[in-house]
Amino acid sequence: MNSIKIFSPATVANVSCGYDAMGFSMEALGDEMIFTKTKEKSVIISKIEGADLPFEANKNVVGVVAQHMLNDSKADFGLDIQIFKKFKPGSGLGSSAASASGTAFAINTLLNGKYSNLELTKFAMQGEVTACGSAIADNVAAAIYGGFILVRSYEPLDIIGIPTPSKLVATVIHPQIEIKTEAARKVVPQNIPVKTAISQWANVGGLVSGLYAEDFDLIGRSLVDLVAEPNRKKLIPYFDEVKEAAISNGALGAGISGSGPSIFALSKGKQTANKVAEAMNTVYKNSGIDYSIYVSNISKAGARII
Ligand SMILES: Nc1ncnc2c1ncn2[C@@H]1O[C@H](COP(=O)(O)OP(=O)(O)O)[C@@H](O)[C@H]1O
Ligand SMILES: N[C@@H](CCOP(=O)(O)O)C(=O)O
Repeated sequence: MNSIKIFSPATVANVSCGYDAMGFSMEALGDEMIFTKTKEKSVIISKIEGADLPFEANKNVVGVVAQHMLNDSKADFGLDIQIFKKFKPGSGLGSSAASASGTAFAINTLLNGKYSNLELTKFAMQGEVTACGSAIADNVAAAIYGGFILVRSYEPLDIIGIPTPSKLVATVIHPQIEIKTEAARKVVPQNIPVKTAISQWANVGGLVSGLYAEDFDLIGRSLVDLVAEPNRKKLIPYFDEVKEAAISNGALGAGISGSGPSIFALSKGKQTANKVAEAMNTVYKNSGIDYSIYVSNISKAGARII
């Protein structure tokens, strides 16, 4: 195989209680990229559509991940890469992660599946270092494994795939303002009281159990974030109003998607998810802020060939 076109999903990281430790992938939204082998052993980004991003390989997460993988595998080829961004960087929907994970997946396919998903996650995390200064795994693992994931440990890296109830549907509103993950990480406290930590890890346990048992009430009760949300929500216009509108219209729970500005809600069934989308729309429609709303199943697959 000399050329491959792939889709890599948008992802919702944290899922309220799981800061840096949980994420899920969206079915309805993601980036596309085309990777073509070249004789010259270099990485060239020849096209970027849909976002204003660097073409220099060492500044674009795609180039960074590609170079790491070509070096590590001692590949006898280089790459020409075309990037088609379908949602904006700084969205809180894992834009850099979609690029990084899609690159890891595509190159692995061109290398005939040399690497495991865990190894691909490690390569993709190098892209996250370029994007936000931290080797976070929640978005990239969700984009590679698909469905819900738990980063049980960073050192050593241990990723657990968690079953996704098929009735669970995400609604996401993306106000078109950019919040850089790197900046949003600085407002999260480095130390928290044990009392707060107890609530937070208890909710992660509740969320994981709820997903396994398809216990939608438990999922909803567990979508609580006492660590990042109270500090980050001030960066997001109408956050409290959107969350309240989502929950009062039937959502199981709602919170900040990744580092924001997107806000996600989870609902049981598409009908409720659509109602939640309408309620979110009502909050934003006269705000003067441009925004997009997505209603999406949770993708059970990660990055894939299209
Ligand atoms: N291929 C890429 N896709 C998205 N962002 C990229 C890419 N390459 C580099 N970046 C940089 O990463 C940053 C966006 O990442 P981040 O702040 O984590 O937002 P997001 O939540 O959308 O991933 C921007 O500074 C952007 O220029
Ligand atoms: N756990 C990270 C996730 C960042 O997600 P992004 O989609 O905003 O890049 C964090 O909360 O900082």
